[in-house]
Formats: sequence, C-alpha cells, structure tokens
Amino acid sequence: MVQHIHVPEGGQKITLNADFSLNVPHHPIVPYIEGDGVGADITPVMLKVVDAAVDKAYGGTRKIHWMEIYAGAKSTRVYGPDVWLPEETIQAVKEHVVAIKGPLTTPVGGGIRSLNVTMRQSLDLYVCLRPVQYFDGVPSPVKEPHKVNMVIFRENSEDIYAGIEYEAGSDNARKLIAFLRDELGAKKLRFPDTSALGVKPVSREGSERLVRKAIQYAIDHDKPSVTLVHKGNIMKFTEGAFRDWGYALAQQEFGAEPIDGGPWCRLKNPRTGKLITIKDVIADAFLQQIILRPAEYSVIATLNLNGDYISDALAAQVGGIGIAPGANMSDSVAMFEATHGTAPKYAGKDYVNPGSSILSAEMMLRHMGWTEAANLIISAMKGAVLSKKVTYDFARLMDGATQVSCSGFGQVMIDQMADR
Ligand SMILES: NC(=O)C1=CN([C@@H]2O[C@H](COP(=O)(O)OP(=O)(O)OC[C@H]3O[C@@H](n4cnc5c(N)ncnc54)[C@H](OP(=O)(O)O)[C@@H]3O)[C@@H](O)[C@H]2O)C=CC1
Ligand SMILES: O=C(O)CCC(=O)C(=O)O
Ligand SMILES: [Mg+2]
Repeated sequence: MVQHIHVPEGGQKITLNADFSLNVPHHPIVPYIEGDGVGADITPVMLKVVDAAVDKAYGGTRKIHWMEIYAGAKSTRVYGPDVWLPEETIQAVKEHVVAIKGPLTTPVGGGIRSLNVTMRQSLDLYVCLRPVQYFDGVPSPVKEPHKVNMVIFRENSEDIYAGIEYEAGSDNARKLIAFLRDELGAKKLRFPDTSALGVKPVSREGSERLVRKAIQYAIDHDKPSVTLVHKGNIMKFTEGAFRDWGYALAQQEFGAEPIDGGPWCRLKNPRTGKLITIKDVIADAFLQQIILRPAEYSVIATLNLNGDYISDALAAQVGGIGIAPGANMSDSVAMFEATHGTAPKYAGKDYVNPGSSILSAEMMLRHMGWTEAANLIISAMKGAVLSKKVTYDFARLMDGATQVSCSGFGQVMIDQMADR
C-alpha cells in the first residue's frame, strides 16, 4: 500500500533472476526522484531525452513508465515538514530494482545528514561507479583530454561518510576523548576540549567487495589495469588495509601473480588472455598524475572520500561535472545519478547542463540491456557537442558556440536523434 506514490498503469516491474541478471519487460516501471535545486531543471529534460531515444530505437514498441518517488525538499511538501526521505521511497527503489535520481541538498555544518548517503547506506549500494570519458569537441582545461578514460569504483557504504561524528564540546566527544586517552593510550595527541571527532570505519568485507567489482569490470571490459588509490601511508589500518586487502583479493580470487616481488601484481584476463596490472598509488600523488599522465590509469578502486574528490577532479579534465554521470549499485539494485549536486545558484533558471543526468540515464539503459537506446543517447550527445549548441558551461570555453538553455540542449539532442 503506497501513500503518495502514483503507480503508473500499464507498466510492469523489472525483476531479478537468481544470478542478479534482470528481466526487463518492454514497458518497465522506473522510479525517479526529481531532486532539489537544479534537479527540477535537469530531471524533466532527462526524462524527455530518454523517452525520445527509446521511442526512436524501438519504433514505439518499448516505453518506460516513469514513477515519481520523493526525497528532499519535495518530499517535505508531499509528506509533511520533517519527512525528507519516506520509507516508501526506499521500498520503491528496492522493489523496482532500477531507479534514477536528481541531486539532493545537504546543509553544511548542521541540519540533516546527507539523504544521498542515507539512500546508499539503506539500500547497501556499495559501488559508486563513475565513468569518465571524453567527447570530441568538449572544451577542457588540459591539453590531451582524450587520454582521460577512467572508470571510478568508489566504495560507497563506509569510511568517514558513515556519519559517526561527535560535536566539539558535546558529552559524547568528551567521553570519546577520555576513552581514547585513558583506555587506548592515545596520549601523544593534542585533544583540547574544543575537539570534534569523526570515526572512519573501513572493513575487510567492504573493501573486498568493492575491489572484486572493479577487477571483474576490468575483465569484462578488457581494461589494462586496476589502480587502488589510498592514503595508506598515513591511515595505515584503514586506507593502508584497503590497499593490502585489495592486493590479497586479486591474488586469492583472480590468481594475480606479484610483479618483481610485489606489491604490484598481474593477472591474465580469462576472456581475452591479455594481462591486467593491479597497482596502487597514494591519493595525493594520484591527483597530480591524472593531470600529467592520465593514460596510465584505467579502472580506479578507492575509498569513499577519495572517490568523491577524484570524481569531480577527473570530471573537470573532460569538461566538468555538467557531463559526469554515475551509478550507485548493490548486487541487486542500481540507482543512477549525476556526479554533481544541486548547484543552488542556478536552480529554476533552465540554465545548467542536463548532460550528467542524461548520461546517467544512458548508463541505466545499458544496465537494462537497452543498448540501442543507450547508443542513440551517446551519438546524440556527440552530435550536440559537435554542433556547438551547448549550455553555458561549455559555451564559456568554446569558440563559436551558441549558448542554449538546459531544456534547449535536450531539444538539440532530440533533434540529433532524428538524423540517426
Ligand atoms: N549526489 C548528490 O545529490 C550530490 C549533492 N550535492 C549537494 O549539492 C549542494 C551544492 O553543492 P556544491 O558544492 O555547490 O556542488 P554542485 O555540484 O552542486 O555545484 C558546484 C558547481 O559545479 C558546476 N555544476 C554543477 N552542476 C552543473 C551542471 N548540471 N551543469 C554545469 N555545471 C554544473 C557549477 O559550476 P560554475 O559555478 O562554475 O558554473 C556549480 O556552481 C550541496 O548541498 C551538496 O551537498 C553535491 C554533490 C552530489
Ligand atoms: O550527499 C551529498 O550531499 C554530497 C555527496 C557527493 O558529493 C557525492 O556523492 O559525490
Ligand atoms: Mg561529490
């Protein structure tokens, strides 16, 4: 029994097989969250572009039945002032297996904790998958943006994002400081009473399941390497353990052999026979190497906070977070979303680039096995960029561009589909 969700008539649920593959009917119901801020601008454009691609690709025989579900500010308007994330929203995503969402606001300092993170944790969407690829013609601040071709596997359920934090001066902070000092011998540290504390949980299971997915992806997509990015020199038992557990898993589960005594190792791709190198790099060095030598990196596996920073930094190299898509995945559920946030200064202005959301939907279509529609979106995106009719973010860096609105860019993409 749903309270405020309107279940569309004529659609059917996507279901899961025992091996987690999907049964996708020709008329699937797909839940979506509009999102806060620019969510109200980009989400309708994304829906329209996806509908056009599906219609064109399948000649009207397939159609997504979109089902709006609520989170964030819109949820408080529909469900009541304090209901930011209704339980039926989580249930709907779980039951429908595939969903897409717009960005949701998280206040800085105080206020509610991130609804985005809460959804990932509630549904155990432990992989945040963010491909970073270059489209010809996109303006970029680097000289050779076409050399950036990476796929980020960001651990999405642990790390400092767990939200275990104690405010400076609170009883709990004082208790924890006393415990650290008196029971755990943390005497050398500076712990003035004004200290706030955060806890960074990183587990072996959490690290292994993420690295397993990253290596499997490299095998399935014929990638040359998987790089474990960490700050394990400083945070030895969390970030350092992530690296060590990653290498151990590569050897134990995928038969990787150490190179020159390790820790780098190499496995043979069982599909192609080619070698896949498993390597690691410390996060700060990584952030300069992706600018200086991006071609050396392919699949990236990293913890939650590193993955957050790396996502935006890499996106900038290929044109910015206006075209940076992503997915949050468990073994059974996938929820797609742009890398960027609510960009509040542009909210409601029909201004920003809807590309991130549209490319997230493209990932969703591919996940559903609707490859023809996904391909159509990619070719329409390429055509739109080459036509130089682009939103402000590209127009401000592109010679001879015609600036179009958010909805205008969606229309440019749909027009591109007509010629394909
Ligand atoms: N998954 C989610 O729902 C996420 C939510 N957030 C939340 O969003 C809120 C705002 O965060 P903020 O740090 O400002 O980050 P945002 O990603 O919202 O925006 C930062 C800047 O990125 C550029 N940008 C963002 N979206 C687009 C787009 N669609 N097209 C073109 N450019 C874009 C703009 O740059 P310019 O100024 O140069 O034009 C914008 O000012 C916060 O509450 C944060 O917690 C943040 C990230 C992810
Ligand atoms: O949840 C948020 O508000 C921010 C999350 C974020 O930046 C991300 O997941 O990339
Ligand atoms: Mg982020």
